[in-house]
Amino acid sequence: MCGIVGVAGRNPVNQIIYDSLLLLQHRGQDAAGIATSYDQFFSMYKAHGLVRDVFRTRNMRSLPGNSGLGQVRYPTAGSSDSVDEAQPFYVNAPFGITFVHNGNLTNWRELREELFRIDRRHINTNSDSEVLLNVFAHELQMAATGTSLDECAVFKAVSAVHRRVKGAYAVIAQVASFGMVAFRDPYGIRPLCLGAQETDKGVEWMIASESVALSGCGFNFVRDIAPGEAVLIDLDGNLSSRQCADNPQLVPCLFEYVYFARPDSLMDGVSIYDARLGMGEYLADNVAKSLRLGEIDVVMPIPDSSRPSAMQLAARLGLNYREGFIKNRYVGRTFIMPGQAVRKKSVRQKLNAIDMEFKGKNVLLVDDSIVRGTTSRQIVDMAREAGANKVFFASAAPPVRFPNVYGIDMPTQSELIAHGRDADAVAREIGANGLVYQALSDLESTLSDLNPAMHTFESSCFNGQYITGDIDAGYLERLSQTRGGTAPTAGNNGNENDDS
Ligand SMILES: O=P(O)(O)OC[C@H]1O[C@H](OP(=O)(O)OP(=O)(O)O)[C@H](O)[C@@H]1O
Ligand SMILES: NC(=O)CC[C@H](N)C(=O)O
Ligand SMILES: [Mg+2]
Repeated sequence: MCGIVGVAGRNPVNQIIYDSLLLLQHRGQDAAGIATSYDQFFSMYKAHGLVRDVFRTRNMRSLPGNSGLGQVRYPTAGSSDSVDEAQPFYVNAPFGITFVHNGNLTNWRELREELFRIDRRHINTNSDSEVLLNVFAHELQMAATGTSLDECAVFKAVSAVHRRVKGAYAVIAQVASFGMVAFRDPYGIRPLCLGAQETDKGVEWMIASESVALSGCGFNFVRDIAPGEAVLIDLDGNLSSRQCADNPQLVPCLFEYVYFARPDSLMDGVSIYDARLGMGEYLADNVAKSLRLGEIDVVMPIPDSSRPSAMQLAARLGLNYREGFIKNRYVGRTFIMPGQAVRKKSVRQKLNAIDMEFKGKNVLLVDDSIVRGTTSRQIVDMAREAGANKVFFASAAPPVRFPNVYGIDMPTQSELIAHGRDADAVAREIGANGLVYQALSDLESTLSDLNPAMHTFESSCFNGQYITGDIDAGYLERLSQTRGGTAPTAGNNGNENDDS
């Protein structure tokens, strides 16, 4: 679940892009990169690591120009080791394009083959994003007449991308000496929004994965970019947009609301914070049906993402809410770390129990989700070591039972703790005295309650139904073989150690 940002400004944008990437850091911790545009030249710097570690003063100085884009990466294709797969990507023809992508394509293998055989384009990494860039570049080449490019050609190229590409994609691209283009897949699986700020030199635009990047950098939220829509900002700052998909339909990823997005973001008309409060309300009702409330002394969140849900659940049930686990603010999000060994070790480094909150008490621990069970297994142990009597667990998301193919790195069914297990079996597995999951219909209702226009969701990891219609058992089997277990190591130049 990467974070992407683009700024078409009136002043140098390197610092704004850096600041916005810091605000999107929770979406990707593996690599970061920025590409700016000055005159007819692009400057680019990308490397492994967190934003604050990647960019030194000398790197920032090497990024001149009033427009640019950036990305923080959480790999779902290729490997986490290859800096060649970090973003932005660049191609020199046609015109010169830099490009950032959030999401994951499901037909990138076929496209890579097609690009080589028919379009005569070579892809030099195992990143689906490089494939997507080359499809866009090829379609731009086809749509442009003569040597020049115009608005119509850009929108035509995006329409052609929608017809060829399957999967999830939110994209921002800069076309040299022309402007910035952003588009979202026809289901809007991954988020993308637009902001603006007035300056004495004219309006500046920002496009970003989450609205927190806009508000944190002083931009006003203008609107979400619609599923299938493309937005174009020319070199004078004029903005135009067009619907480029035949049958656009909002089908956003539920996991953005459960876990990925920051609570202070607004996404497709829904406040993430409000959504998580709502999840806590529905979950409270389920807890009331499934557990004996009189037995629960205290409700506790598993920091960070479950806090709003846990708080609201406790309020609705009239139970005490206490913070029993303290998070080390210098350890990142464990779920998006590459490899199970590092994820497991990091839970203990990240969370520590305050014994006095547990001694002799029956506690209800609330998390936003249980995926591999890495967190919940250790947290239940820690609660018992801290002296808890009974430890109950509640998850604001339903059981995660199916792989994700749209930008969340969970490629194998067997790695999911709820695969083949009901709630009681998962409770035994994590060592809890009882476990309550959110119902999928309640999670969906939480969001529809807040935005009635939102009624269909990308819920595949909960129900196995993949909206793009191209995922079958064979696809999932191959995905599991190629990306299952530990994250694959660097595989450039045709190494088949990649994803499907
Ligand atoms: O069952 P698992 O495989 O452990 O995955 C689920 C856990 O991972 C996430 O936390 P994370 O530490 O990534 O981030 P957070 O601080 O935002 O909660 C999520 O919030 C759950 O706590
Ligand atoms: N999570 C994402 O958005 C990943 C983007 C792209 N598929 C990559 O692996 O780099
Ligand atoms: Mg968590």
